[in-house]
Amino acid sequence: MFPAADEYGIEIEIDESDVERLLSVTPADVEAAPSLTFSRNVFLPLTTACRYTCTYCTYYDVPGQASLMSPEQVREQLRLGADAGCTEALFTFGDKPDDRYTEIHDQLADWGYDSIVDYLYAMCELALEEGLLPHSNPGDLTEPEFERLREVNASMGVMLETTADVDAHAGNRRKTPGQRLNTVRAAGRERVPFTTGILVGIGEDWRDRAESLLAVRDLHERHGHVQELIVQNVVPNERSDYEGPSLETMRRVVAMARVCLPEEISVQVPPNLAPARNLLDCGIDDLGGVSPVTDDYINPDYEWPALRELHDIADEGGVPLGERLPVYDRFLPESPNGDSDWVTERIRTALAADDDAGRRYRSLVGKW
Ligand SMILES: O=c1nc2n(C[C@H](O)[C@H](O)[C@H](O)CO)c3cc(O)ccc3cc-2c(=O)[nH]1
Ligand SMILES: C[C@H]1O[C@@H](n2cnc3c(N)ncnc32)[C@H](O)[C@@H]1O
Ligand code: MET
Ligand code: SF4
Repeated sequence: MFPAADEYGIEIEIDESDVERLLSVTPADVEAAPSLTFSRNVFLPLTTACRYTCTYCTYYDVPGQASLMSPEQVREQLRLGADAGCTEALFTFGDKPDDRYTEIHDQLADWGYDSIVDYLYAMCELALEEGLLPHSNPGDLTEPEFERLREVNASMGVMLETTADVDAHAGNRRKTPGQRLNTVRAAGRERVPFTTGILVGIGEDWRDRAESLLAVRDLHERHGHVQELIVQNVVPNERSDYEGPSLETMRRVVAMARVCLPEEISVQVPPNLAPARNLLDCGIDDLGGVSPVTDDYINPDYEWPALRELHDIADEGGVPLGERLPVYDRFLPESPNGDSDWVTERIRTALAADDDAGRRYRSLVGKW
């Protein structure tokens, strides 16, 4: 039994022999992937207010500065993205800001929204209207929240971070491994194509990394919803001086992820934070969302590489680079090996639309 999951009634069995096997993995045990993919996105940081205060994060605002992007600002950003040929509207922001900040709650109420989830829903509708497919990562969510948001999202995500109780998540309001696992399970139960990941270098040890990966595998075996696993290295910033894992550590964790997870789950590293070109032979096959128009608002000191650089990375590994949608092909009934009950009518309508956006989406289905 896995103690972090117990409090939520999640029964994750971790076999000691699986942990031992992962602990012995080296990059020599994996083969390079045959191709490398990415998604072209526009980033919409709806609010920097957050109920948590993760010590590695510079994104969250201290009380007194809490604010929200207005619907007009969201629309403006969406148009920039659509004009630049993006297909993904990435909504990532502070966790349940309205729980902690009355000013956020009041602003939302003023605009006619009950909660941040309610507002996110409306902004996803706006994205669909502007010709972009929403991928939302608003942090921890419950099953009813996923049930609602899945209607207007092509895919969603939350980083598990780690199954270990690390000091980086200390404080009385904090991320807990149990709640993160509960979020990943809730997404599966609601049949949401899902992105998760581990954050490397926040105080977890090798066993914790192996257990985190095995926990993701276990939840995926039950629900089939995980499309990709991000191996994200923590990076230093002006608020914290996390050193970040060494290249050797990243190589070993990526190889572990590749060995642990079934083939249908992509292994992603963010090319603005991680040394992607030195990780190709460890099994990565995806570079995640890359934006031609917006910063990585979570790590603004780390610029997105241009498309040219992504091609260089792929060339170096001798593999083709391909653009994909925020939702992977196997969840789309339109693709040859696709399944039908993952994406909702709203998303399927957007994919089938007889307009520029619809054509752009369809040109990326069934290729990678
Ligand atoms: O620009 C970023 N994109 C992040 N993304 C975006 C991601 O790379 C793409 O949206 C997905 O690959 C879908 O295309 C996340 C998505 C998730 O679902 C969960 C976590 C992340 C983390 C980041 C991140 O730190 N920075
Ligand atoms: C959206 C995701 O961004 C990640 N995140 C937050 N702060 C940092 C940092 N300093 N370095 C790398 N990743 C970070 C967390 O994993 C979060 O879940
Ligand atoms: C800016 S962090 C991304 C979303 C959410 N706050 C989380 O940590 O999961
Ligand atoms: S990582 Fe996400 S949950 Fe943690 S403080 Fe930053 S915004 Fe909040």
